[in-house]
Amino acid sequence: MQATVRLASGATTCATQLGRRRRAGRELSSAAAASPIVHIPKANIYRFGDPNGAHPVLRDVEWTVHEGQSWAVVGSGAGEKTALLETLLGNMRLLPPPAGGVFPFLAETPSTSRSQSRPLSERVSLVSFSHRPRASGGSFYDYTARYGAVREEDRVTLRESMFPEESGLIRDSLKAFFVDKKTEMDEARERKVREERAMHFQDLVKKLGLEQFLDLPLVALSNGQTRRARIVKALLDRPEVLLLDEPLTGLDVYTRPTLLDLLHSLNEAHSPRVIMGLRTQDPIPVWVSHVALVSHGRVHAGPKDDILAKVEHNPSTPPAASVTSDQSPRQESEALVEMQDVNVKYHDRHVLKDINWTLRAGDRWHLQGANGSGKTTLMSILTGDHPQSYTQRAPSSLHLFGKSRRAHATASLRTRIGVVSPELYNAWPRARPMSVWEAIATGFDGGFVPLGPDGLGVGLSGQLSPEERAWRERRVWEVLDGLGQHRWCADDLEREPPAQFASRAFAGLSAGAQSVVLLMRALVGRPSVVLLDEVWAGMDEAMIAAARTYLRGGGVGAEQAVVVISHWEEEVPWGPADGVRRYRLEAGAGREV
Ligand SMILES: Nc1ncnc2c1ncn2[C@@H]1O[C@H](COP(=O)(O)OP(=O)(O)OP(=O)(O)O)[C@@H](O)[C@H]1O
Repeated sequence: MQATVRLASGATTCATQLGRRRRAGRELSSAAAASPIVHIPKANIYRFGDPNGAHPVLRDVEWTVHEGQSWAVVGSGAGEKTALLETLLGNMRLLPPPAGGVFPFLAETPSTSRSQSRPLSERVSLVSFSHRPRASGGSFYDYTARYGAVREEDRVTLRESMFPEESGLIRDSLKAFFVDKKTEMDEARERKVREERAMHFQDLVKKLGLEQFLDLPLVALSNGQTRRARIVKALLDRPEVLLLDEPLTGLDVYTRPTLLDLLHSLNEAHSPRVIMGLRTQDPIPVWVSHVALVSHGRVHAGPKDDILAKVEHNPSTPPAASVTSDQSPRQESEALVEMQDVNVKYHDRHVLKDINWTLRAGDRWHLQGANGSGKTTLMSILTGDHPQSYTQRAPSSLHLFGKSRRAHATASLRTRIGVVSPELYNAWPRARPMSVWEAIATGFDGGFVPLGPDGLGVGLSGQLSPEERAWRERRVWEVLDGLGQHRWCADDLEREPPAQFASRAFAGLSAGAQSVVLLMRALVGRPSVVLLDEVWAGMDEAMIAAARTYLRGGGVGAEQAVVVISHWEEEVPWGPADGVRRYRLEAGAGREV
């Protein structure tokens, strides 16, 4: 069985621990002869640009990674875990700086002739799957573009993006691999390298099940497909150390073992060495021998069983919001969404096939399905963002809130459907100064920029009545009270009252806090339908605990329908006893299971 940090103390027998410890000891003594890969003897870790006297992000860090070990960095706070991984990229400041460098082995004894010519920064790669704003300069971009006709600038296919030399886009790109020899490289050698790289590419693409998507435009790939593609792209650059932050996030249950097996074999071959960042709730693969557990500003590093046995993982969670409501779904309550034989096709790709699904007030659904099975597409039909939501003709039909989808303006649907999704998170306009209050309040009208006095929006008519304004203001305070920073910040000194948190700059918050604020935005208008797609991504454990308590305790009411999209059953805030139903998509076809 795979371990998780939470299960650790009770789940391991003494006999197993002894065996593992001996094994770890043996590994260490043989590995100790060589220089370590990573070596941080004892240092505080700061962000670059922090003023003198600032608190370190991590203190007294002692961490050494030897050849032959398999490490996972496990963190309860997304920020801290990522900070440790970023340190390995040279993006954080170590005080005192380690004498031999953080990567003594890579720095001192390059393992191949090619690596001698490569800067250290190219020999270590980080692929992060915890939320990250896209490289759009922080401006909003239209993430719904993927659902329609693909624009010319978005036409680059997966193959062209990952392997331009094969697709003929960039004939010379290989030369980048031989910076110092580019003019001397003879044709035969170039051909051989090209062939090797092509084989490596084909092998990786096959192992990660991406063959059939190679000629699709990048924007058309599902989240899980994109994540797998990013791993292939990183591996093609042949780093010597590959850091993968939350590689399991967003991956379906079928793909997880395949990816973990691949990472295991790569790490065994040291090509590259793989260090994974995992959330505390993620299972730790059996082949991981060592863990660096990052918690409350400290790093506990060592053999996996020792760390899991030693560390009582018990984040102090502040008191939960005392909201109550009737959660029991009503029988045959109002139908909010009715889909009959709904179809979505792109040329010959039939992505959704004859979907029949009704959402009623009070329903709690878990929408399931493998990567690429059509979950996001189904949600975009439901929100009206998908152009094919308009074009369902008899016998197909799509009714929202009692009327045909064509009878609704998309703007009015946005006020009735609250959404949290990775696409929305990534597209959020962070370049624009926006306070937490303003970000939350955009949820009333479903827009992305603050409108109207106090950012409370302008409603569909363009002006709010005094009653509507007062209700909106009250609702912002309610969600701030239920989900504000004081609900999940464990540090007494840093905890802020709702008013102070409300005035913070949204873009300056940690990734997890931004996710919580976007959840508040989805809930603030009490929309009839709430769609929670990968809602916990980026949040730390205390945030997740606070949000679950809030959602279960009345954050959504009996008159609202909720759809949770997740590959993990345990991520759904409601269980079978609460009447949760499951709708599963398999290759585009759907059924209740
Ligand atoms: N514009 C398009 N053209 C062709 N195929 C597309 C287009 N948009 C999406 N697809 C395909 O539709 C399928 C469903 O994608 P969707 O994003 O809905 O999957 P998903 O179930 O949400 O996956 P994940 O769990 O990975 O997020 C995928 O195979 C995707 O490649």
